[in-house]
Amino acid sequence: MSARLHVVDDDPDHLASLCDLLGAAGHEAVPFTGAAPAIEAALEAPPALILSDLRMPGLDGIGLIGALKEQGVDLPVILLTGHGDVEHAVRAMRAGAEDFLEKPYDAEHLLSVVERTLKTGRLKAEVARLQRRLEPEEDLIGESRAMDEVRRRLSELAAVDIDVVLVGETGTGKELAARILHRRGPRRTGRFVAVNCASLPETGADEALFGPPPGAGGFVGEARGGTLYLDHIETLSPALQPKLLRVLESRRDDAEGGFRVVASSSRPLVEAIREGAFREDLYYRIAGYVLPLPPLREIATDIPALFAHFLSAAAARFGREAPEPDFRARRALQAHHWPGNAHELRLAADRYILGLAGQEAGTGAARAGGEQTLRDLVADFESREIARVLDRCGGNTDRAARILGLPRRTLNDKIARSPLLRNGRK
Ligand SMILES: Nc1ncnc2c1ncn2[C@@H]1O[C@H](COP(=O)(O)OP(=O)(O)OP(=O)(O)O)[C@@H](O)[C@H]1O
Repeated sequence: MSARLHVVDDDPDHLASLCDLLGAAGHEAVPFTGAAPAIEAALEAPPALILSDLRMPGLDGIGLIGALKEQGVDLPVILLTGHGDVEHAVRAMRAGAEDFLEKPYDAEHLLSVVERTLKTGRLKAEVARLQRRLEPEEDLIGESRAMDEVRRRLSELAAVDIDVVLVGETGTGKELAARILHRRGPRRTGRFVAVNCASLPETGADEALFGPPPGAGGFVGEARGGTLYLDHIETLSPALQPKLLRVLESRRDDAEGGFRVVASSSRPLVEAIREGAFREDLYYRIAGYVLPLPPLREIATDIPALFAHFLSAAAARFGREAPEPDFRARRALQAHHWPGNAHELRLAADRYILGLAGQEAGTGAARAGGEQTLRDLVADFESREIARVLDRCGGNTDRAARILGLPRRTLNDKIARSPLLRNGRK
C-alpha cells in the first residue's frame, strides 16, 4: 500500500537515491536535508513513517526522535547507521527508533523493513481505534464550579507531561483523573501502570517495583514510555522511599525518555513530611503540580448527576430497568456526608437497583419487588448517619442534635420512628 514517507539526510546524493528507491516502490517520499525542517513538517502533517540518517550536523536522528516525542507525535522512525556502529544502533533503539539499517544498505532489505514498519503502524492504529470504541472515554461527571476547574486543570496538565500528585479522600476520582492525564498526554501510546503502594508486600516490594536487575523490569520497567500511577503514595514504606527516589532521579538520563509519574494521596503530603512519614526530597521529585480533588459533600450539587450515572450503570450490570429520577429526594441525597464519596454512592445505587435499600438497615422501609423510592434509600442513609453521630457522642442526643443541625425533638422523633435507631439505643 502506498504511503507518504519523510526521508531525512544531510547528504543530498544519498537523499535523492533513497527517495528514488522509495518512489519506485510506489510511495510518496518527501525529502528533507535536516532534522529541524522534518520535525516541523511532521507536526503539521504526520507522515506514515520517517526514514532518517543517524549522524547529521546539528540535530541528529536521535534528537529528531526525542523532539517528536516531546511534541507528543507518535511516529515510527527508522534510522540509518554507519556500518558496524553498534553503539549508535543501540542508542537509536533505546531512544525509541522503530528499527535501524546499517549503511550501505541493501535496497530490498530496506524496502522490506519499511513495509513491515508500515504494516505494524496500521495494525496499531486499528487496535487503538477499536479500543476507543470498546472503552468510551470516561470523564469526571459534575457541573459544579469546583469540578469544572478540576477538568480544566487536568486537560492543561495532561498536555505538558508534568508529574502530578492528586490529593483527595477515598473515592474522589483520583484514579479516574490519573487515567485522564495519561490518555490525554503525549505518553498515551505507552502503558498506564497502576501500583497500589498500600498493598505492596513488606518483602518482595522491591522486586515488584523495580524488577530483578535494578530499574530494568517490574512496574517501573512496564511504565517506561507511559505513566506510572502510584496510588496511596503516602503509605509507601520508609525503606522503599529512597529506592523510588533513585529510580525517579535516573529518569533524567533514561535514553527512552522515562515515564510520567502520577501519584495519589488521601492527605496532603506536606502533612506527612511534617510528621516525618514522607521524604521531602521524594516529594519534590513527584510534585510537579498538586491537584486537590473535592469530596462529594463539597460539591453537593453534583451528587444527583453522579448518582444517576451509577444508577444506570448498576441497572445495566444487573439487567434491570433504570429508574426515573426522583427529585423529591434530591436534597436529602445532597445532605448526606458520603464519607466514602463515589465508592459509597455507587454501592448505594447498586442497593437501590437491587431493591435492598431499606432492608439491610432494618428500617422497615423496603417494599416487595424493589419498589423503594429514593426517599426510602435516603431514610436508610439518614438512620446510618444519625447512628454514627450518636455513637460518637456516646448516645447523648443533645450533642448529636447539635452536630446534625436538627432540633432535639426532631431527632427524638426520628429515633422513635427508626427501628435501627430504636434497637441501637436499647
Ligand atoms: N466525578 C466523577 N465522575 C464520574 N465517575 C466518578 C467520579 N468520581 C469517581 N468516579 C468513579 O467512582 C469510582 C471510584 O473512583 P476512583 O477509583 O477514581 O477514586 P479514588 O479517589 O482513586 O479512590 P481510592 O482513594 O479509594 O483509591 C470509579 O469507578 C470512578 O470512575
